[in-house]
Amino acid sequence: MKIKNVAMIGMGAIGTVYGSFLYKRYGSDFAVIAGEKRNIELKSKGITLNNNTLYPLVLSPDKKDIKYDLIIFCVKNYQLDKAIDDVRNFVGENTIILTILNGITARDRILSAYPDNKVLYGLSTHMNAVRTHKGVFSTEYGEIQFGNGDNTVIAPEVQAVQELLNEARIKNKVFPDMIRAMWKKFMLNVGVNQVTAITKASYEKVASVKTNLILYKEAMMEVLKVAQASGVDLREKDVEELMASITSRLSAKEKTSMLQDVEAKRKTEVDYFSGLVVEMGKKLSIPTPVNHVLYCLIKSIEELY
Ligand SMILES: NC(=O)C1=CN([C@@H]2O[C@H](COP(=O)(O)OP(=O)(O)OC[C@H]3O[C@@H](n4cnc5c(N)ncnc54)[C@H](OP(=O)(O)O)[C@@H]3O)[C@@H](O)[C@H]2O)C=CC1
Ligand SMILES: CC(C)(CO)C(=O)C(=O)O
Repeated sequence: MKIKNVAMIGMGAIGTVYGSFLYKRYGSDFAVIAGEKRNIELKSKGITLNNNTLYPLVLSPDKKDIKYDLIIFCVKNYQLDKAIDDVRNFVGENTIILTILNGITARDRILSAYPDNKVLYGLSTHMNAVRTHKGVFSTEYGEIQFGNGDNTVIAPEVQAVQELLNEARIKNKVFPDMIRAMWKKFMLNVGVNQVTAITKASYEKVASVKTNLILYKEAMMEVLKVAQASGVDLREKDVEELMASITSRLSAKEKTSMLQDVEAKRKTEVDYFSGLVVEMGKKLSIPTPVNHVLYCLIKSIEELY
């Protein structure tokens, strides 16, 4: 199985980074799917990474004569339903779909819309993309971790995506247990993204303010309990590892995507972080007071924009 063409939806921070790599390798076999205003803007302004502007092919969702071997989702969680509809004309029977959204629900939401396709789990880690009105700036392009839930035997679709990412020079990794990898990243985001969205702390501040660290750990411990009660292989030592690595993950001055959203007065993904933890906690009878407070605070911040 060889992927010959690839499309992407969502040319924001991470979409611009990975889209630039894919365009440089695949040229006109790489397309961006975007409708209406976004389509016009992308055609006229292109995508800009670190002051370098590229003009990939931009296709409107109503175009009907081309199918893609791989479609990658890079929108925010609250934009996913519309994006799922917008790619419909480009999905053929052999199309592989990859999501690199944060959170743990995007892959299953896509799969329920495209039940006959291979829909892979995925995430992007160690990425420090910042979206500004002059384009996206990034010094660390991170790594895409992806695959089926169980990759102890690598499936042909996973191998094909890995070959494509390698050819485009996008760092990537396939974990044997992708569900564990997704939840581990989710646990990190529930801790650090939410706490920084409220305290406005850059990475150096998260690590140096003791009370930040307390909240960060307590929010993650609630994820751990919910995960374990759901049969997911997360461990207390994962919490310890994430706590220890927070200072070394990204450079000191950088900010989480949720803090960037709050600073730009954009809607956040809180419903898919603490919102989901609280909802799952209720179903499993696991108390999640820290996430409840984080949820209410972030919702309040959004309402007060
Ligand atoms: N930023 C980061 O460093 C990281 C982000 N992530 C995760 O990756 C995902 C994407 O984040 P990020 O790149 O920061 O988000 P952004 O908000 O920067 O980008 C999302 C992009 O998708 C576009 N979009 C939304 N809906 C559609 C649609 N229907 N058709 C075409 N384009 C659409 C948006 O356009 P518009 O602006 O017009 O709405 C925007 O350009 C999130 O789940 C995030 O949590 C993961 C790791 C790191
Ligand atoms: C891991 C981290 C914090 C940076 O890649 C992230 O996922 C985000 O900012 O959303």
